[in-house]
Amino acid sequence: MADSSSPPPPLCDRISHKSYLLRAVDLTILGLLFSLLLYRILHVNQSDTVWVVAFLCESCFSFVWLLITCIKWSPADYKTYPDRLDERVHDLPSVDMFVTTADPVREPPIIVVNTVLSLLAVNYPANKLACYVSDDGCSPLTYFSLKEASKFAKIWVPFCKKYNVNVRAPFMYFLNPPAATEGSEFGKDWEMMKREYEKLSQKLEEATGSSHWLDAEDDFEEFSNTKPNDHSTIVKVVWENKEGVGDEKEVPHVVYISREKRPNYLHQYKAGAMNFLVRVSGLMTNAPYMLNVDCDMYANEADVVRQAMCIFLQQSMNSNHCAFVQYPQYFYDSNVGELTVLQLYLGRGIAGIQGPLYGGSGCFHTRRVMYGLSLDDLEDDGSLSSIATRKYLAEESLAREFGKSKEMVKSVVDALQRKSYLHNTLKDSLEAAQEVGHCHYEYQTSWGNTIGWLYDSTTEDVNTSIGIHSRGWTSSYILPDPPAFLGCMPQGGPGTMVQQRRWATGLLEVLFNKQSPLIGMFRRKIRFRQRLAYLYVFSWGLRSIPELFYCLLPAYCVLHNSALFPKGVYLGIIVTLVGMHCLYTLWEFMSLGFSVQSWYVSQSFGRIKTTCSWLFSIFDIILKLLGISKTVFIVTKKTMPETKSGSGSEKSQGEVDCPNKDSGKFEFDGSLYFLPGTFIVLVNLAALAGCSVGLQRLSPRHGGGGSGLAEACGCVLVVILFLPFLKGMFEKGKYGIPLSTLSKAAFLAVLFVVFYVGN
Ligand SMILES: O=c1ccn([C@@H]2O[C@H](COP(=O)(O)OP(=O)(O)O[C@H]3O[C@H](CO)[C@@H](O)[C@H](O)[C@H]3O)[C@@H](O)[C@H]2O)c(=O)[nH]1
Ligand SMILES: [Mn+2]
Repeated sequence: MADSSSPPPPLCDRISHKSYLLRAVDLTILGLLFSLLLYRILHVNQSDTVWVVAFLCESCFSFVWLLITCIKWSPADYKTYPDRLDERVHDLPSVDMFVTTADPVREPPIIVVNTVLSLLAVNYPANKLACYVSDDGCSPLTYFSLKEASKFAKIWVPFCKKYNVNVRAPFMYFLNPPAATEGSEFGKDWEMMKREYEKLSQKLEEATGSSHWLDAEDDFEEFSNTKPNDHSTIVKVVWENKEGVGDEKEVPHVVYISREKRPNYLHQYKAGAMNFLVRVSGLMTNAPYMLNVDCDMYANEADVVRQAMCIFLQQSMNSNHCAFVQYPQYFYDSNVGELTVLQLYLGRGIAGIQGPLYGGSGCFHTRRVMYGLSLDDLEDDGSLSSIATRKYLAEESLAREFGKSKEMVKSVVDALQRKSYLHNTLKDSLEAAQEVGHCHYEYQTSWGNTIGWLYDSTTEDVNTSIGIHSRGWTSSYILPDPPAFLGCMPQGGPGTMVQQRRWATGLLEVLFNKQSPLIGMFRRKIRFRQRLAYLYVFSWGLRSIPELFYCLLPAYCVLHNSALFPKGVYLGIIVTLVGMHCLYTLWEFMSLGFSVQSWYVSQSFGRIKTTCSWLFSIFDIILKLLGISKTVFIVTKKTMPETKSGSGSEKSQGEVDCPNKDSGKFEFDGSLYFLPGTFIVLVNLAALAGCSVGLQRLSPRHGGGGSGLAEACGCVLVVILFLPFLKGMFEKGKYGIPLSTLSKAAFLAVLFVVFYVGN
């Protein structure tokens, strides 16, 4: 029995997932890699450049594995107890929720609206929440949709809370009819809600086609004569929860904002939008915590905010200060086993060091930390130290760093001192909000440099993340089941290639900017292994070069009749390495319930994205470093969840379906992305063909022996990994490789065989 003096039960527990067996496996693989390198060094005299190239590639792979081993050493995450929150905390803190959208065509408003509705309906007092939607597309349609959605929210939110609905994004909720409810009160309400939701989507669909509603209302006046890249700031209070007391029928504030845009002016993509969101919300509600989601990432769990608060409020009771709480990103539209495995095994590993990296969506931030505070600036009780007070709260430095708006400066002071906001109505701040949305507002301030979301990378998320960890803060990872947020991944090959290239380029941008984990070794307060974790992520793009070479080496050796792999018993090193790595990764997949097929798809896609998409990030970064071109953020296309045929009504709410019917098929287009892959397949096929008809060079050039079965097996393995390309050569339409790509690749393959191998 608990006696009265014992401390209350915690709001969260840190769970360690340390495993000696997995450490042993990681180390064994590392040991095998090092013995391979050693073998190459000892036998280097007998061979030619192939040996050296293979050695260099394998050194890169070993280094990457060393990083992985360090990262995975002590995995951990948090388990939260939201049920204990109410008895422990009487006045929950406010949370400002940010949704970003940029293009009403690639990001259909119905998707944005579903995300917004899921946030408005979370289990949290409505008077403590505000939802801000930033629209970089300056689309009246998005604004119109939000207006309609906030009307619908007035019945949707009470319905969700009354029946404790799990999934509060209507498009997902209504996919599966509830089991046997006919005639009951719930059944009737359910039918009514479904009808109302259908009306809403119908309305939005009709509005997409025509724009008669635009002229009908004065409310849309600000959108007339605007272009997405040329317009003034628009700030509109869509719905204000006046005098809210936090009861179940209330709907939180909804605010639409679109910052000023002018052609030829650098708008910093999503990071710029986020900073405007921080400023406007600072002026209007100034909540101490901020949730940030992409427009497609709806809340799939009603307790998301409460779970995050368990971490923040528990931690504020001890000295371990957490700057942000990150949920992993899962997807409703495709079976992306790879990302799930990566986020679980690697993500939890990083979470066990200094905390997870901020991933751009599904993350709760602390406003004060976003305003540039370091861990050292706080006293034990969380208040500003006297040095920090002098440093941050001097009037003139505040205006210099945060911009000239007096209201903004005041709100920053309040936030830094943890004072609650005092505004009467949201509309009072409209004028100030306009001011902080000007293109020039950030000019010569610290926004994007040390304050807010940081610029200078298209992956503003990890760029901002390393900035926070470098100031000594920790972060926390929660992986609830069912997943907290669900979004969508680009469908098909070309969209994925563009996204992967943007990521790889953005990561390289951080590797070479002032935040790089390679610099400031003693100056910054980031932990050593955390640095290694960032290094691992930032160097994704660089891995394309050794991987590309390694995919060509077996073919080269077969045609050239030279040895790539060790001979005799030493071949065992390679065989064990490949075998162990396959079993290990397969186990990772199967332990999370994925199939062998999805493991294969991920291994195959892993090679394809590295050699075909990440490769281009190298060109991007070179052009950027030379000052020739700037990197761009191309928004991915979002798609609605599909209605299942013959939906199994036994499916529990919140269980997610993966309706990616063509998951085995890869899509192609005429872009250059698919050239390297096609080239790799052709060269390896040529080698296998040459080998089977005895075309290769007859005597090995050096004493080390010619190619053999191992090299031929290498070619077969490469072809298996690039199987989607082989299939694509015989397919038509979007599943086929265009003739232009095929002929270019064939030309290059012939050059490779004739010149490289012939000499
Ligand atoms: O100029 C822009 C460009 C994008 N976005 C928004 O940024 C979000 C992410 O864009 P998306 O096309 O979905 O990119 P993803 O690659 O899926 O996003 C991941 O990677 C990005 C960094 O590359 C992060 O910003 C995201 O949060 C993270 O989910 C979306 O809500 C967009 O509306 C803007 O607000 N303004
Ligand atoms: Mn996205």
